[in-house]
Amino acid sequence: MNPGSETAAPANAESSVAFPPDGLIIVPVRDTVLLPGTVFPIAISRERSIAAAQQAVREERQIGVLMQRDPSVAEPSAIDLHRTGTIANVLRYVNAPDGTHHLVLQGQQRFRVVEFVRERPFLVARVQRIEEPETRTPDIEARFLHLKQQAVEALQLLPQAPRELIGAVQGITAPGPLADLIAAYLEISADAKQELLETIDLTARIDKVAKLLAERLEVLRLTHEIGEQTKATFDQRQREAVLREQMATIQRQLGEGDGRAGEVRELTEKLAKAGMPAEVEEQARRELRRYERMPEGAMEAGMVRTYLDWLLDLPWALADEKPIDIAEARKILDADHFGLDKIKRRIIEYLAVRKLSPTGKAPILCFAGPPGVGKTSLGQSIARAMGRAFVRVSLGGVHDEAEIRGHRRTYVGALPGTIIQGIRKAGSRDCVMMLDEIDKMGQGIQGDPSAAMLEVLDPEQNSTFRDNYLGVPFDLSRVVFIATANMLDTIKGPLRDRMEIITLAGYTENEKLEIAKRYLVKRQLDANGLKPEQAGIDDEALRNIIQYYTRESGVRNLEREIGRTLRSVAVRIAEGSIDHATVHVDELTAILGSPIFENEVAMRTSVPGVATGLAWTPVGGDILFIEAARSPGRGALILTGQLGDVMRESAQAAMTLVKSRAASFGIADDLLQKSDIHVHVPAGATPKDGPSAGVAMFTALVSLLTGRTVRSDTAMTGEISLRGLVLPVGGIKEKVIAAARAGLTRVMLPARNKRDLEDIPIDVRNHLEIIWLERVEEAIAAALEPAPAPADTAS
Ligand SMILES: Nc1ncnc2c1ncn2[C@@H]1O[C@H](COP(=O)(O)OP(=O)(O)OP(=O)(O)O)[C@@H](O)[C@H]1O
Repeated sequence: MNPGSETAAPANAESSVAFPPDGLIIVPVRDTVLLPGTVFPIAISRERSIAAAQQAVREERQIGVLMQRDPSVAEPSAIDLHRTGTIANVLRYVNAPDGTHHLVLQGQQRFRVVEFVRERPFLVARVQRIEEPETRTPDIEARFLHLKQQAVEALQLLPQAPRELIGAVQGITAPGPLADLIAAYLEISADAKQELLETIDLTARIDKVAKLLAERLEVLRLTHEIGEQTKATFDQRQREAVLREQMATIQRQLGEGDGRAGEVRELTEKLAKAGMPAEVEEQARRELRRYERMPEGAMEAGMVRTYLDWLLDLPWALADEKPIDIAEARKILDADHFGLDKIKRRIIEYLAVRKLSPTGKAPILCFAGPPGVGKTSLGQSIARAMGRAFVRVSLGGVHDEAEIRGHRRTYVGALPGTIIQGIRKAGSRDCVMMLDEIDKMGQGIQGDPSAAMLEVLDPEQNSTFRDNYLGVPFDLSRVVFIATANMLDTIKGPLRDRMEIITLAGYTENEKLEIAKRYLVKRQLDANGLKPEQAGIDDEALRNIIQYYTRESGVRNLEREIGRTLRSVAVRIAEGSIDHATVHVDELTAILGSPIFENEVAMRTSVPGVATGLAWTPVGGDILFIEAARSPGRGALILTGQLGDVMRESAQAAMTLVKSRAASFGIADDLLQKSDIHVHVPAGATPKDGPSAGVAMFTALVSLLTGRTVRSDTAMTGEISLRGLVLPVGGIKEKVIAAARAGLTRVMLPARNKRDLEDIPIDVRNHLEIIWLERVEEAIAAALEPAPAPADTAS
């Protein structure tokens, strides 16, 4: 990395780290609290923090800032950190010539740690974002106005406070952000700030800040009185400005650089070449003249210069569009991706339509599916096929319109929004822009970002897209937008209507094997400096990695494990102990450790009362265990595991059904009356809902009460009715693939889902026995092992 540079992609970065969908990179800090809505520079020196910052910058992720409880701890681990912190955008990452690393952070939102998921190479936590409370009672309103008044008075008494700050404070319309902004500027201890960060309730927060501010105001008023008396000495800043101006003149006369004049000349030349529309050019010239006249060292000069840089760096001019070569595009798509035939066909159609009508209204494609199934890489291939630059803009966690559209220049630390930033990064106005995680865009108190997105995507409006920071229109009509999403139901109606959804469901074991053989192994050989003749992994070993070391719909972890395996060969070659090697299955444990997902189902279902269900999640299908246990009691039903209302009701229905059929399963009446039944669905941190676990709940209950275990090779899904019918459910394809992935060989599905059979990939169908259920009794007959003799009804 070039010292002294600002960078977006550090060269010495480590390989990617996997995150849970709500995972956040954590940077611990000492004695500092970053509050939402403020911009704050921090210096980082710890190895983990640097790795964290670099990963965040490289992947354009947000980070979570958490303060250490004790600043003297050198390598804080999870227990040394406060649990509440602030999610921040990294505005800038600077690696200074003296080797120090600095981050400029913009606090976005409070969060609470749910759990830390890893400590190395840096801390990653699953977090819960905390929304600002939105209630505005007259009581809160009154406190808010009072606080604002106090703040403006305090700022007026502070000679060094930037004028913009007063404007910023006056412009704030919500109490929470105001309290946070004031707290950030108050000289109070970090612990006091942490306390404010942890105070979510608006009234309490405003009161605390108002009290602190009142104390400060008192001191300021006194200082001001004293200051008035000694005003003569107070014009220090003016003197400095004059001296600086003189110094610049002297430097010019000594021939040591020609100060602003040279800079302005350079900017003027750049402006002439920028190819701006007339209105924009006029604005740029106006700002340039203003800049020229500003005294050296004036604070505003820096801001105007940054603005000019933005205007001049944007790709206003349009290069000639290269015609799309459809045959070549097909080749590129095939070369980059295995399978996905339907999707490739749709992309080719899309490209063909664009070729015939380059400026016509094309639909916006949205790739929806679990992580690691190739959404991003399909986007990259489309860009390659069209001969265009590719840029990713992450919309995950964006909940403020200003993040899309930029902040007005009057704000401290204002910048253009993500769209214009993306355009600058792409360096071309006819790029392919991937709008990542469009489903994770939230709505905050500061305007609705999806309304701004609608404008970006609307061909009628996007030729004059107005970013608040730029203040001039920018033509986005030539950008090819592609969106990605994990979960479709959180995308707002109008936004969803504008897009054509293309679903990627996840890969079967055989598809993964092919992808690994044809793409991932080659890519990882390259990445680790190995030649194909030096190292390889045989098919059986690859299959083993897929089955026992990863459980995912996509291939991201698979690629990482392949990388790890090949690196172990690279080490042996580098040491000189061998010159080539093919990794076999029996070496995997030595390289990757013991299998992670072996025989989980068999282990869990070895006692009566546990059934294997199938769930649909935004990251693909997954298996889930329904556990039932019995204790002496009076017939109560206890439900735990963060179940939603529908799932609770379905458990109650299952219980009623068991009671009504107790005799036919040989369950003694008094057993039910004298027992409390507890149904638990583990993985408690993930909320679960939906009716589709009905059959599994029923089966788990019957298994518990009859003492017959559930077969460990069988998974099930289906809703139940009180009359014992099995009703159809959604997500059959994903669920069945998940069952196969977990090594199960039988699945029980609602008979009324037979029409979904053709969606299930043929190689999965061939390996699974499918049992179609009309009634719940059939589930019991097919899933429970015979009763042990003599009948034992203990839980
Ligand atoms: N069908 C495929 N053929 C070849 N490689 C694939 C295929 N599907 C995925 N990959 C590879 O898997 C890796 C992960 O894919 P990618 O980053 O595109 O996933 P994604 O769906 O965009 O995930 P996320 O939602 O997490 O961003 C990439 O290296 C990609 O090239």
